Amino acid sequence: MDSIIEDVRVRKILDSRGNPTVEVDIITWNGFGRVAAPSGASTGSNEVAAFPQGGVDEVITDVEDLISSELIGMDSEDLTDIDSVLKEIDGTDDYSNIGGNTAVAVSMAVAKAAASSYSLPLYRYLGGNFKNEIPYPLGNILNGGAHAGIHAPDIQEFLVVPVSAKNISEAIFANVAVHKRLKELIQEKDKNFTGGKGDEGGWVPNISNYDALEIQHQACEEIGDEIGITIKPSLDLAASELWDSSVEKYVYGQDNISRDSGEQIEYVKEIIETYGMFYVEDPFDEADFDGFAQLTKAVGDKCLIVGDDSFVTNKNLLAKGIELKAGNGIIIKPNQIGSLSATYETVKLAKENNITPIVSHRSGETTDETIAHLAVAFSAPLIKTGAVGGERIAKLNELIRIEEELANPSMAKFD
Ligand SMILES: C=C(OP(=O)(O)O)C(=O)O
Ligand SMILES: [Mg+2]
Repeated sequence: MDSIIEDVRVRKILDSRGNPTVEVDIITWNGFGRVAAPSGASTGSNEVAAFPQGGVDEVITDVEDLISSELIGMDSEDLTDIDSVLKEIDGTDDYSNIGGNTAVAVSMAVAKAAASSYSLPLYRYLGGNFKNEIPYPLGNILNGGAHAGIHAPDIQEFLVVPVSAKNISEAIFANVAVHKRLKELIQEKDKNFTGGKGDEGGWVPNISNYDALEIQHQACEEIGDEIGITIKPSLDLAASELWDSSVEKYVYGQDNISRDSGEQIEYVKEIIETYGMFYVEDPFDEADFDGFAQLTKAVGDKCLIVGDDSFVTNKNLLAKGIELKAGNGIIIKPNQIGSLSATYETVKLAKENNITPIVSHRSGETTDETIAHLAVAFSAPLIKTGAVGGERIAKLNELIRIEEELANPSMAKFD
């Protein structure tokens, strides 16, 4: 009775890029859940459609009534049934009628409302009482590619992980210390640097990919030595954005270099070895599972090779990746797949096959904090959610609050 859905409200709100997105409220007899959906800029081609053709306005005018008339009276605890109903209402394979962002915001708001109906935080409702591990934050310190303007490095995300931090607060503040140090190092390389930042709060300098890698490494070492924590560099190449299928090459405009698939494997391998990369995401085009497999075979014992655009949180694509050994990590973004239950199925398959799940934000975010709860509930050892910026710290600060609530908190373990 407590968790029966009494009302569904959908509204148009702003995201961090100034674009419209949907926020959903689910009201139960004894609870309330609110979730806003994010949006990507470097999206995988197999992601579900974010919105119907008419955009967010169509969701507000047409879709809200359709959804609320079906969901009112259902029990928010029956999430898989509710996700099936949403899929039926939509009637397509990719949520192009109601929008994957609408579906995922409803799905996650339903879970939050169910948790709230029993006065539980979401991570505990989904993950159970014994959860006590906090994920390490992958902090974004320098932005390039589709998350930055022209003359920025081509590599999309330069990230850092404080792998020996003892608690989440130490981890988060280690990441921002690297972010701050990097600004000073950039100023030495780029005399015209204005302090500009990209979509995810990393700096956007006019420097080469090589220089960016060098100062990323230097900032990790310097801050690591100063505060006594091992901080490792990581990358998201978002290489589908670099791949030019007409010439079959990865085009690095900032460096004026193109690389074919074989050269790309050698390039990425060399970066991993030279800089001791902890984690490398999307080093190849989303369709190049063979490239992923070759790199994983060569360096997968010392570096996480992570698929984002290649897997799009889809369990069938992950199953293909597992069969081909195309990576040892998967990015988990609920809005790529459109429901919380489908997201969970993908996480489960990953864990059963020793593939590390990394719960992630999108480049266009809101102040929604739900993914912090999902990372804890799923026991994901890593969360990628930036280092600074209001929409990024919403998740990081929530992790600080969650850690405070746990009985015997510890940082996550890597297998
Ligand atoms: C967060 C990312 O970017 P976007 O949201 O633009 O896909 C990413 O590629 O991992
Ligand atoms: Mg990515």
